[in-house]
Amino acid sequence: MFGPWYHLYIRIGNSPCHLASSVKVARPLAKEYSTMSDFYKDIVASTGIYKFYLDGQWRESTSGKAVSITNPSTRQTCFQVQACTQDEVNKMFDTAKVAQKAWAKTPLWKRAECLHKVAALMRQHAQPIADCLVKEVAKPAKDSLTEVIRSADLIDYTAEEGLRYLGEGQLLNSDSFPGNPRNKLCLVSKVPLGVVLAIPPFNYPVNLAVSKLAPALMAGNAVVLKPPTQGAVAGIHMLQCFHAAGLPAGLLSLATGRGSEIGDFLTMHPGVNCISFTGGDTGISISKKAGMVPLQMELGGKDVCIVCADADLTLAAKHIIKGGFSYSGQRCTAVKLVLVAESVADALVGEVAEGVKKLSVGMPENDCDITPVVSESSANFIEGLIMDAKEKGAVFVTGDYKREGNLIWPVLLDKVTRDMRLAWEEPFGPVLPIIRVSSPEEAVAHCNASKYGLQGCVFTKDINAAIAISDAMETGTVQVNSAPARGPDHFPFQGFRDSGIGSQGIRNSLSMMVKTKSTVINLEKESYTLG
Ligand SMILES: NC(=O)C1=CN([C@@H]2O[C@H](COP(=O)(O)OP(=O)(O)OC[C@H]3O[C@@H](n4cnc5c(N)ncnc54)[C@H](OP(=O)(O)O)[C@@H]3O)[C@@H](O)[C@H]2O)C=CC1
Ligand SMILES: O=C(O)[C@H](O)COP(=O)(O)O
Repeated sequence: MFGPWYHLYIRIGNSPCHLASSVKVARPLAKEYSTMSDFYKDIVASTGIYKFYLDGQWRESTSGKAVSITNPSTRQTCFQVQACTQDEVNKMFDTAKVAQKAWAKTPLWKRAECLHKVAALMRQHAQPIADCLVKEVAKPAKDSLTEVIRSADLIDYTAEEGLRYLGEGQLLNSDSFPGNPRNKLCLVSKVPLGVVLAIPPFNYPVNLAVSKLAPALMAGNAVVLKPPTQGAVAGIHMLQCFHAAGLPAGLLSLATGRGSEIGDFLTMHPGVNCISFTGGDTGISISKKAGMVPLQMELGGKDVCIVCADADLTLAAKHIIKGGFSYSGQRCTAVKLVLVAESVADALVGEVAEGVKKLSVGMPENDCDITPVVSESSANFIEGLIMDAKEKGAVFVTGDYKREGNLIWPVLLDKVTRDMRLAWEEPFGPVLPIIRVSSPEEAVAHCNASKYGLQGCVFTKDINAAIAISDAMETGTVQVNSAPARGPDHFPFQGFRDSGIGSQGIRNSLSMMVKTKSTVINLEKESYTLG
C-alpha cells in the first residue's frame, strides 16, 4: 500500500513534548509506532471516512455526515472526511483555551524542541502526505514531495527564529520623553494571543497550514485548523505528525467540513483570538465579519511581469514560463499578466511560445508540468476567461484552446486588450495573457489600477530603472529579474489592497501571533546609570 519506502520506517519522536514542570501533562506519552500503517491507523474510521481531531484524539463526528473529496484528475471521489458539528467546534475552542494556558507556561526551548520533533516526523512521513496531495489537488508528484519537505524546513526554521525573536524584549527609560525624570522602567514583552484559527487554501494545504501552525504554537498559542476540503486528507496526515510528537491534548484541533457550511461559525466564534487565512475573496468577507481580532490575510493576486526594452529576453522568457505555468498557474504568486515593451514584444512572445510548447500535459502521478485544475467549476471559470479573450480578438500563440475534463492545455494569449477580463481577473489556471505597452509608466499604471497588489516583477539590465519601477509599483513585493515567489519562507510576504492584511514570512508571522505587554516599574527615586 505505501510502496518501497514503507520498509525504511524508523521511529522518531517517541518521547512527548515536555511541559513546564508545574503543568500537568494532559495526554499520555506519545505512543511508539512500529510501522507506517500503525502510525496512521487512528486517523481513519472503519467506514473509510477520515476522522477529525479534538482534545488529542481522532474522532468520528456525531453529525453522521461525510464530505466527499473529488480527485481532480479522475473526477471520482478519492476520500471522505467528517462534517464536523457546531458542538464539536465549540469543544475545540473550549479545550484550546485550557491547553493554551498551560502551553504559554512552557519554556520556549521546550516548545522549539517539540516543533523540531514534528519536523522530523514530517520528513519521515513526507511520502504518504505527498501522495494525498497528488490525489486531492493534482499537484505533480515531485512538487508534492517538495511541499512537504519545505514545510518541515519551515517548522525547524520557525523554532529557531522563535527562540531568538520571542526571547527578546525591550527596556525603555522614562527620561527620553520631555518632562520625565528617569524613575520609570518599562519592560516590554511579547505574549501569546490565545487561540488562533488557521485556514489554508487548496493549493498549498500542507505548507500554508504549517506556515500558520508553527509560528502560532511557537509563540505560545493554541490552534484550531480548518483545512481546505480539497487537501483535507493531506492536512490530516500532516496533523498526525503533531499528534505523534506529543503535543498536549487540546492545543491543536482539526475541523473538517465545507467552508460554506462551517466557515462562518468558525470565523465568528467568540473563542477566536486571531484569524490567519489564505485564500481568495472569501478572506474579504471574513474580514468584514470578524470581531476585534488580529487578522493575517493572504488573498488573491494578479502578479504582473514587466519586460523592459533592454531586458535579457531569454532570462525573462524562462521565468515567465515557470512563473506562469508551474502547478498549472494555481499559485497566488503566478505570473498572471505580461506587460512587454512593444519594441521587443515579438521576440519575447516567440521565446515564451517555444517554452510553452515544451510543457508536458497530463497526470500529476507522471509529474507532468500541466495537470488538471482543482475542480470542474474552476476549469469552467478559466474557460470563460479564455473565451471572452477569444471573442474580443486575442491572438492564440500556441494553438487553439483544448480541454479534457479538468485538464486545460496551456494557453498563451498575445495582443490582449484592457477590455478583456484576462487583463484584470485572476484565472488560477494555465493561461497567460500578454499586453504590449509603449512605456514602463504605462505598465506600472496598469499594475497599480488592479484591485490586487500581491507581487510583481520587472526584467531590465538597468538597476536604476529596476529600482524606479519597483518604487512605483504598489505591490507587496517586486522581484527584479525573477518571477514572483513567496519563498524563501523567511522573506516577508504581503499583499496590498485586496491581496491581504498583515505580512507573512517566518519572523513576520511570529510577530503576528503575539501581542505587546508592558510592565512599568515605578521607582521611588530616579535611577541613572553610572556616569
Ligand atoms: N495570497 C496568497 O498567499 C494566496 C492566495 N490564494 C488565493 O486563493 C484562491 C484559491 O484558493 P481557494 O482554496 O479556492 O480559496 P477559498 O477562498 O475558496 O478557500 C480558502 C479556504 O477558506 C475556506 N472557506 C471557504 N468558505 C469559507 C467561509 N465562509 N469561512 C471560512 N472559511 C471558508 C475553504 O474551505 P473549503 O475548501 O472547505 O471551501 C479553504 O479552506 C485564489 O484566489 C488565490 O489567489 C491562494 C494561495 C495563496
Ligand atoms: O499560495 C500560494 O500560491 C503561495 O503562497 C505561493 O507560494 P510560492 O510562490 O512559493 O509558490
